Amino acid sequence: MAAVPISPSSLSPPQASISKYKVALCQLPVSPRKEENIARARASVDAAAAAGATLVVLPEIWNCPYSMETLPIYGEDIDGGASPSISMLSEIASRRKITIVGGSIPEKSSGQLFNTCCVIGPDGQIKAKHRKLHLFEIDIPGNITLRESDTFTAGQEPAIVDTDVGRIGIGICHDIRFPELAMLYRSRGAHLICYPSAFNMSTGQLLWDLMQKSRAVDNQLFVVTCSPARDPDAESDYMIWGHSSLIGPLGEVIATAGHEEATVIGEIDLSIIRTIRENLPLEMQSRDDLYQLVDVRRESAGDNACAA
Ligand SMILES: NC(=O)CC(=O)C(=O)O
Repeated sequence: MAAVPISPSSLSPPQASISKYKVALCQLPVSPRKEENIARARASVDAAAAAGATLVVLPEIWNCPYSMETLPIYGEDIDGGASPSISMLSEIASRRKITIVGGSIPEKSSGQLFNTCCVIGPDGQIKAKHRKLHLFEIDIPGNITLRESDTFTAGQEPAIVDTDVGRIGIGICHDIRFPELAMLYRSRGAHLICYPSAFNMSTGQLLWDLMQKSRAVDNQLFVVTCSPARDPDAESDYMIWGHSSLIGPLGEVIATAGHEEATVIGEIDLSIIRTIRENLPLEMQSRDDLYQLVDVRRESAGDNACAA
């Protein structure tokens, strides 16, 4: 497939059917008992919808522990319709008429395991599926060593989707470290990028805040991160950082959690994206004669249509 440079999108992103709405970030504790995790997530999403949220975001790997050894036993076949976790989210989305960015769960497909996020619309249907593109590999001797690629297969397709609450790009945790993915979403008209995540103590303190603000400011859009809650008594070596947040296009923290269980609700006003991009038209000022973002998956230049 030919690599094509991306032409700048217009100053204002596409219209959403509502421009001001509440988003809820469900920072959930996770146990080895899947049914308990599903029941907790159901109650939390339901409460968020009752509190007025029209978009609800869940954490990376919320239905089982984030442990490379045990993840495969929790895998669910989403395409085959054998996914109790996604069925539960579909049921609430349609009953409450909300959009859900369903965190991520281990997805079994064709003998492989993916770290997968489903976006579910108010009709209960899956509107987009994002399989984590950049698998987390870290080796800091004496501190943390983890290789997601021993367990997961990487996804192949960035996911951006039109919803009732705007055009949303999806990344999962380590995907946030790759600014090109966020730039690609911006170039395709995203209002918001959601990163269900599970940062740990080693990387979280230093980088969590910095990276989510950077992706928001670079691209003049909203960023949501949603993490599991920390369990200080967990036997796992992987201690969760927490601090799920909603960041505005100027890098401002609109809402944020600590490290314990919480449902954080913040307001997104999409109209400010246009104002900020008019005030400071970064995209018009970029030096395309010196550098360019290339969309290697697209055949024709200037096609900024939504991929989902
Ligand atoms: N789950 C992850 O991808 C973790 C990560 O990126 C981190 O820094 O922690």
